[in-house]
Order: sequence, then C-alpha cells, then structure tokens
Amino acid sequence: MYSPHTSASAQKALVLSEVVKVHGHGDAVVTALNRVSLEISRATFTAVMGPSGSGKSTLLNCAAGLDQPTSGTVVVDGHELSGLDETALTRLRRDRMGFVFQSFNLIPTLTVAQNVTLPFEFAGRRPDGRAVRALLARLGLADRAGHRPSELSGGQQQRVAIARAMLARPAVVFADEPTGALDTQAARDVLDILREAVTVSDQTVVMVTHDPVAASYADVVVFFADGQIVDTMARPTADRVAARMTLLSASARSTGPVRARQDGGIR
Ligand SMILES: Nc1ncnc2c1ncn2[C@@H]1O[C@H](COP(=O)(O)OP(=O)(O)OP(=O)(O)O)[C@@H](O)[C@H]1O
Repeated sequence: MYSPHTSASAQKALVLSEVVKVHGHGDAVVTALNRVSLEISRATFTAVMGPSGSGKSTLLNCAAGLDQPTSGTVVVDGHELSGLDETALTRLRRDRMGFVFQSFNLIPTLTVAQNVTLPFEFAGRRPDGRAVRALLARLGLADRAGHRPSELSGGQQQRVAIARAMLARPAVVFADEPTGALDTQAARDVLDILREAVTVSDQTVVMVTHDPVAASYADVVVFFADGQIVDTMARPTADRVAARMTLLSASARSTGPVRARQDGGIR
C-alpha cells in the first residue's frame, strides 16, 4: 500500500526534484529532461509548452509514473513514486491520478458508460451508477451513455475520456494535448471542463499543449526548451504565450535537442 509523504512536498500536488531522463542507448542517447525541478500547488491548472522534442511528454510520463526518471525524485499527491512497488504505483495511478490523451483511447466495442467505468471494472470495484450518470450529465453526455465511440463526435469522445479520467475523483489530472484533435468549439468545451475541475472540484490539472489559446485557460504556463524549464508565466493570455513560443521555437531550431555523452555529461 502507498502511504503519504510527510515532508512539505505533501502539501503540493506534484513535486519534481532534479529529474533527469535519458532515452536510448549508445550513440542514440538523448537527455529529454535535464535536471528539472518543479512544484505544482493543489487546485491549480498548469500548462506545459515548448518546441517539439523539448521534453514535454517525457515530463508528463515521468510525473505520472508511466515512465521512470533516470535520476531525481517525483512526488505526486504526497507520494514519492520511486519508493513504490509496481502494485502500489498502479493503485496510486488508479485512485489519485487521471489521464487524458490526444487520441481518446476509448474501447470501440464498449458503450460510453462501459468505457467510463472500465477502470473500476479492472480494479474489481463497483462504480456508483448515480455518480456515473451525474458525471455524464455534467459533461453533456447524458443521452449518449449507451452509444459506442464511433457514434460520437471527436469532442464527445474526448469528453467520454475525461469522464473516465474523472470518475475516481483523482487529485491530479494529466492531459497530453487533450484538444489536439478537436475543432475550436469542442476544444473550448474540453478546456472549460478541465478549468471547472480545478475551480469547482479543487483538482489539479497538468496539461501539455501546443496551443496558446489552450494554455491561456491555465493559471501558470511552464515553458520548456532542450529538456529544461526556461520560463514560467502566470495569468497567461493567448497573445503573450504565442509571443513567448515564437521566441523559443526560433532558438530551439538553432540549437536542437540536448545529447548526453556516454559518461553521463551533457553537451
Ligand atoms: N522512447 C524514446 N527513445 C528515445 N528517444 C526518445 C524517446 N522518447 C522521447 N525521446 C526523445 O526525447 C526528446 C523529448 O521527447 P518528448 O516526446 O518528451 O518531447 P515533446 O516536447 O513532448 O515533443 P512533441 O511536442 O513533438 O510531442 C526528443 O528528442 C525525443 O526524440
């Protein structure tokens, strides 16, 4: 069983300390995260932005325990991930974390309601039918519970994925490009739902995005370049985020990703 961390980091939703992640072997090694430290308070919405290949998805995967850092520590909802065995990590992910991806990852043969309750079925738990109906209604899916994913629009499918992520009332929701495959209105609906999870339900959202408008829904934007945090922006607007990204992308094109040497150094 996982047990809570007692230090100050227990007060935070997510704490990364000096996290390094090296991908690959031999000549192909890439340092995707280069000593990243980050603290995210509870009930906040953080957007993670940066040029392609800057390490955003690697950050999300390490933060959510889907991938293991090469070194450094990750504490989620007061639990240090490296101290957990596989069973405890699975339980922590299931009970305290939610995941939303660009590709909705729904099971095509299951109905909306079955997709939403699938994590509960896997865990051998009985979902509360009333809670499922209330959640579907809140996400505008009340009349879609018996439909299959192929009978829904992209925006509706993503809302089903969000319902699946939210049913267990996770402390932290990790979203990787959740609006990447959606049109403008569907994207806004999804962002409103994520915003509401923070404002109304005190959940914490960490979202990777390429879209300055999506980032403007966040409380704070964390900018990545070459596997490092290079800037943060509080109370972002789409215009300010876009301007910052233009500068970052120009400098990323001139430097490229960080490559680790065989001896572990950085060049
Ligand atoms: N499994 C892997 N094996 C080897 N290299 C990897 C692996 N995953 C990621 N990388 C490399 O690590 C770096 C960071 O990748 P990551 O996917 O985290 O970037 P990103 O900022 O999310 O990019 P994008 O915006 O294009 O999705 C890139 O140089 C990428 O090629």
